Amino acid sequence: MADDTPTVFVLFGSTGDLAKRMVLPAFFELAHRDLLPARWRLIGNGRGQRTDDEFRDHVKDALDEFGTGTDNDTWRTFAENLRFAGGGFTADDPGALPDVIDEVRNDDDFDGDDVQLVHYIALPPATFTDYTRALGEHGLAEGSRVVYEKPFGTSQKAFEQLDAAVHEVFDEQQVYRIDHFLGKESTQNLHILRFANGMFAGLWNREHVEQVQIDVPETLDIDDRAEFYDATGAVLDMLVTHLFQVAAEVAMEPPISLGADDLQSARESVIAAFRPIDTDEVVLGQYRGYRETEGIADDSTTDTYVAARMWVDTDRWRDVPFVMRTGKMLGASAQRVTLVFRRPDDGPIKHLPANGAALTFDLSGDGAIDVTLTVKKPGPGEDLTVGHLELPLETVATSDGGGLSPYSRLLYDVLDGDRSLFTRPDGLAHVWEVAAPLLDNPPAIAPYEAGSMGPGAADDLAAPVGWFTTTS
Ligand SMILES: NC(=O)C1=CN([C@@H]2O[C@H](COP(=O)(O)OP(=O)(O)OC[C@H]3O[C@@H](n4cnc5c(N)ncnc54)[C@H](OP(=O)(O)O)[C@@H]3O)[C@@H](O)[C@H]2O)C=CC1
Ligand SMILES: O=C1O[C@H](COP(=O)(O)O)[C@@H](O)[C@H](O)[C@H]1O
Repeated sequence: MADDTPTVFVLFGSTGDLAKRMVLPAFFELAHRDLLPARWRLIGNGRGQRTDDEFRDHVKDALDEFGTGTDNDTWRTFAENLRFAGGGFTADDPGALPDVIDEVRNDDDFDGDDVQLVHYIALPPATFTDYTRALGEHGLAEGSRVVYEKPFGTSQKAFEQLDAAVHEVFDEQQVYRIDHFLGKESTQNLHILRFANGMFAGLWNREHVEQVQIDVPETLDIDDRAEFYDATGAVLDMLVTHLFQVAAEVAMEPPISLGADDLQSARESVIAAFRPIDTDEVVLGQYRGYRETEGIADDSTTDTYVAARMWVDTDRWRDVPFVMRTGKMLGASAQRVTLVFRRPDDGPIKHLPANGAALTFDLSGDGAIDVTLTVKKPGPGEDLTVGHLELPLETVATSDGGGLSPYSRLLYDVLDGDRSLFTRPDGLAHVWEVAAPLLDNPPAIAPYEAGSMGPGAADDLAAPVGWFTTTS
């Protein structure tokens, strides 16, 4: 652990879905990998009352179901560091939290030393402002770090209001807005591979790249969070959040360094160059059967699919389409970012196969990088074929335990005070400007069959490349 300051981590929403699926398992993974500060406590917060032991049981169940299990020595030490502070937390009534924090500060092993407070707001978004104000009101903001779950705003206006409320209480340097796609190993390789390998850095521009694709089809349904999904839809859930941030990772100009501020600044500032979306270049869809899902209105017009073509108005990317697609209940799952390279204009080979040169980042799981190349077909003659060089990132030698899941990586960075993989308000302000034409005036929703790859109209957006796969 780079920063070993004793740390008190307050998990608001500790009884909720995200906490059990992601945050608690991620925290445990850091403990298991010995990546937490030597002295730490995690205080779960909630509106109800639980004893510390009841909370420990809750965490144990979460780790057994969604983490790596608790049948190990890590769990025994981990459990001792868990506390619960119930009774909610509002500006008027802070419940038990301040007292529990004081008790922890005075524990023998903290011994009154300064502690780093980290607040993780894993609560429904409508509560973000109230909890922020309550942190200020009860003197828990000063010197602390605060992590906000997504979405950080759902429209330009909602974003501006939340941003103002947050900055009334916190300095920007204290704020960590999560977008877990930025914590994926392969997403980080978008800048590492590019800037560490001159051969790729030289290709990263309009002269060599014909099209950029960010393609995240999902076979997943929305049954277990119908209410959330119906109020959100694919544009807000995925496009203007994860896919835009990944697009910014591709599009960014070289930062001055890979230091936290420089990297964050390069990624977030290029969003200002994204051209506001033209709704003629967007296809929205909804799978047949969506409205029959329990909790979804019979006449719901929520988008479960979006494909969009976007443009980045910088000298590097002018006229290169950035094509994005994501949706639920599709025929395949993938998380691919592909730079499809132009064919050589002149040269001795006149008949090159389509899409014969590309660089693909597979963001799913442990991640992988795939280089598509046109090569000679083995055998007589000089026929050409397309082959792939694949580098699964799990096979890259490590001496310290390998990749971290995105939430673990981002939590580690919060504990380490590194904001490079978190979003910034200037970037988010531009996100809402770019998205405004689509949010204000969405095109009609096209139905699609579950198990298909979405509305056929979206294929035109990706022409002439088509939706790229590394198996074609
Ligand atoms: N779930 C997921 O897969 C993902 C969630 N997120 C984001 O994470 C955050 C949390 O999501 P999730 O865990 O699903 O949410 P939940 O609906 O499970 O809520 C989390 C906890 O917040 C408390 N809570 C609920 N409503 C209120 C309220 N009105 N006022 C105060 N506290 C309340 C409850 O705890 P108690 O009753 O103990 O007070 C609840 O257990 C959201 O911002 C969501 O957008 C992001 C990505 C994925
Ligand atoms: O934030 C979200 O991301 C998931 C996809 O993320 P991953 O963990 O599978 O990489 C998406 O399914 C979900 O709708 C969205 O809310």
